[in-house]
Amino acid sequence: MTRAPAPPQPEPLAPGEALRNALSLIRELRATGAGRFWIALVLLVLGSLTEGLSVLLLLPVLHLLSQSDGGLGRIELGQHHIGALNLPDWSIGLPTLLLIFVGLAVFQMLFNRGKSVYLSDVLLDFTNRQRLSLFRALSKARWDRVSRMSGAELEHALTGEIERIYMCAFYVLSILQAMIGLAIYLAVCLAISWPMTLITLGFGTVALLVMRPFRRRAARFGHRLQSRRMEQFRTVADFLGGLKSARASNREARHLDAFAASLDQTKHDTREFTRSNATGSGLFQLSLTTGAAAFIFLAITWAGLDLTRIVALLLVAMRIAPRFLGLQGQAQQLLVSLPAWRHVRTLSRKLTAAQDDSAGEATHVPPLARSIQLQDVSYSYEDSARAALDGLSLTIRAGEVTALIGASGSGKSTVADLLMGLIRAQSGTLSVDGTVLDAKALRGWREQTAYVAQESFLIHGSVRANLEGGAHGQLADTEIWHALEMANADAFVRELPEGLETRIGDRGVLLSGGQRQRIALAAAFLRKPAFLVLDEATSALDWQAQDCIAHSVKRIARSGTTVVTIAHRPSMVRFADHIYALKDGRVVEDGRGPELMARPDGTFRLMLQHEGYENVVPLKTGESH
Ligand SMILES: Nc1ncnc2c1ncn2[C@@H]1O[C@H](COP(=O)(O)OP(=O)(O)OP(=O)(O)O)[C@@H](O)[C@H]1O
Repeated sequence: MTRAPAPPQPEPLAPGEALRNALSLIRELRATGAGRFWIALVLLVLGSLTEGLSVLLLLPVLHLLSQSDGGLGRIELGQHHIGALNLPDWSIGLPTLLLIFVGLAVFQMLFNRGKSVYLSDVLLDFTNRQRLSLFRALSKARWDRVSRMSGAELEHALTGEIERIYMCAFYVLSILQAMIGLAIYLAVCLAISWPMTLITLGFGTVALLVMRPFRRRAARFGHRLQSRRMEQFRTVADFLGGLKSARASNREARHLDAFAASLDQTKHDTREFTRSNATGSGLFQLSLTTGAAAFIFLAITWAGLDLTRIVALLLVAMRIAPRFLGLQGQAQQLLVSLPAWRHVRTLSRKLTAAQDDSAGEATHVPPLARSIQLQDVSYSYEDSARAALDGLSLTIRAGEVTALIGASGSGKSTVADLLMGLIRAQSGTLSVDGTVLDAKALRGWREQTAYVAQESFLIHGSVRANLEGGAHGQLADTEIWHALEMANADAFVRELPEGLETRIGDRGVLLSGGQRQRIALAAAFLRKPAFLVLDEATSALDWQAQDCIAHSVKRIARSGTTVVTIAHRPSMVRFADHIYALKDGRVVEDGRGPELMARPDGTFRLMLQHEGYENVVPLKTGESH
């Protein structure tokens, strides 16, 4: 079982980097929509400020009860001054007060419900935006880069990590809300007594500074958690990808052990973090309680405040302390999930930087009429010392079947990728009907191409859904059956329990390899492309089925589809109109079948001889084996 190289792991987030990442997240949140970030923030702040409002209203009620002789008297507040704050002179009856109390609770409930829904909408839109932008970047990135990336890493980024980004955004908003709330309460505190405000601020700041080691620990834990999750994703992907061969040689236990070990490590790390988190919160709470005690002591002995002010200050302090506590807790939680944001952002940037220059607006390419030409092309894969193609030229004539043959690694698939415009040669040109295709035209060109590979991709759906997936518009049953017949698939589809409506399992797992290939071929035929590439597309079929498909391919070519077939078996090559033999990225032989058969040591002749076709001349149109 092969394992894609693990992407290099970044370092845990340093404080400066964490701040930069949090700021970039805020920028992205703001970009979610006109003012929605600010509305969400205002709602959060209002929600937190009105949290205790109805409870606070109980104070005058209690005051009223203590003043009255048990009847429904009026509460007389009179004119009060708390520092620079002037409370209005008003009186209110108990029933009104209780009604206001209930009314406030109802308002609060409705407000909180609306706030939660709005916040969830903003966060979901933000996460979906990130998901779509990553998806878009992935679909527009150069094929040679994407094909080298680890599928598990991409899957992890698009699913698991995006969920954690939701939490990142939530914690960032919570921190901002706590900071704004804190500023408002400090302003109130300031109106009552500025020395006590400074003391409160000092206590809180010192407590936050003292807690720095706990935040660093959270950052380290977040980093470890990120690596472990990635590891688990890869283990599961490897296990599922190679399930059959693993089970065939009793190697599933190894995957299980690796998975269990990773889960154990995650559990161990999480327990450590929870312990550290709880210790941190406990210490923080303790320091705030000590601070409150010192606060009262100083307020009475040093600042000499009267009781009304002390009570007012304490009420405000009771709202300030949880905010400091919340800031610490939210910062820790943010640091745990922030590596997911960093990873998705880095990945998105990497993919955007590797954007295919044909990814923009497409230029229309007129339907293929005469030929596709590669002229003197050279191509080297990234980090590869050897050129995959080296000054190669060839011409694919429209309406013909052209075969590419050659030893493994000679460059056949690379030629196919160039012909389809999936990759661009470092030098040389690709032209269609004499026009050299630039980046924009390459995209337009791909409107006319279709590709069937050895490992065909089928969706988890019915045969019909798989066939209709690649076609333009609705298909009539007669058309579908005709394509199935051409792909030599009609007989087995008829025998399926529900015919066309039979579900074929995840990636067509309920079909045999050869049946999967034939469904993929039928789907390609239905698409009616101008240019069709078959890259070992019938490798899982027996020779009779291959011969049958060879004739269909020939018919398709005659009806206007230009076909390139790549195969190691003669049955999918010998019917071709023109054959190119490749070696080390160059064309070493080309011509019509009979011409090549006449060359005693030619690649084509050797290929046919090796497979027992020694005395068989290449097929002419309409011939069968
Ligand atoms: N994604 C890649 N990254 C690096 N090198 C690659 C990549 N794909 C192919 N190569 C190299 O390029 C050369 C040509 O490969 P290519 O797949 O075109 O050969 P091929 O003739 O189609 O082989 P096969 O018959 O085995 O499919 C080989 O040396 C191969 O190792």
